[in-house]
Amino acid sequence: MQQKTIMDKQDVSQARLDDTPILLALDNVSKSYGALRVTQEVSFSVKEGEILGILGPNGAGKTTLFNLISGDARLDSGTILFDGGPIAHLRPHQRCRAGIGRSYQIPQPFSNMTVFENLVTAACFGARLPERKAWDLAAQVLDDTGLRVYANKPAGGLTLLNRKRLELARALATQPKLLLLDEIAGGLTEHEAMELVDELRRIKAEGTTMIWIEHVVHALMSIADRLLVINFGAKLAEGVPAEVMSNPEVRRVYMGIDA
Ligand SMILES: Nc1ncnc2c1ncn2[C@@H]1O[C@H](COP(=O)(O)OP(=O)(O)OP(=O)(O)O)[C@@H](O)[C@H]1O
Repeated sequence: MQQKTIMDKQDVSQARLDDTPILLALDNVSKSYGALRVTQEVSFSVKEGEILGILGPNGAGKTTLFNLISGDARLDSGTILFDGGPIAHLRPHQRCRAGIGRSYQIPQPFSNMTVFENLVTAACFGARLPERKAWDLAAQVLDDTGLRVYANKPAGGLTLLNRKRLELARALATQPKLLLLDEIAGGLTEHEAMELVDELRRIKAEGTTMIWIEHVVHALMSIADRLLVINFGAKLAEGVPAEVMSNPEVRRVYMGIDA
């Protein structure tokens, strides 16, 4: 019965997304490092306002997909369309200014700058806001992400949890249309993970599209509209969360459960 309720909610959510324009589309994207085929002919799309969750075993090629979307890595073949146009030729800062914001699995703040300065920098150079507006946005993001108390602290001195918060905050301060989140719930307590999910719900309600790579499956399941499972660089499954998580191949590969 519980299962049925989850499916019903997902059906409604799916129907709502059906007429929605596609924001990001990857078509047959491949990437190798030497002989290692890290991304193998991967195709998927994300609609405006949708949250796509990405799952897969360690080393499956999830972060590489983000690198190809954000421009941190160059694809070998295939196409990536964002907001109606090709982006593979754009450099990372150009993709950021086009509306792609991301967090990194290993936080990458400007360590010697304060938390506030990190956010102002993101707002000035990512969102291209003039200084006064950048300050206002940075102050807003500080409040939204619970970082106000650390505003004047050097980013390098933050705990891991707060550096992860700052990763999300810096991405938000670029005012992204598409937010790429790489394992931001890892290491959080249950309570903190659910607080994060609430924060992501709020961001979604403002119209931001998201792709979230996460091993904390129940957090991902509680918010994702669809899931994509990657294994050995290739797409293993894609669909509404309950369907994907009951797929025998996904259970075998990702959870080690034989169907
Ligand atoms: N720049 C690189 N040069 C060489 N190999 C790389 C490079 N980047 C990633 N790889 C390799 O590609 C594979 C996929 O890495 P990736 O970080 O995309 O996996 P992942 O699914 O995100 O893993 P995890 O869940 O552990 O973060 C790994 O074997 C990794 O060592």
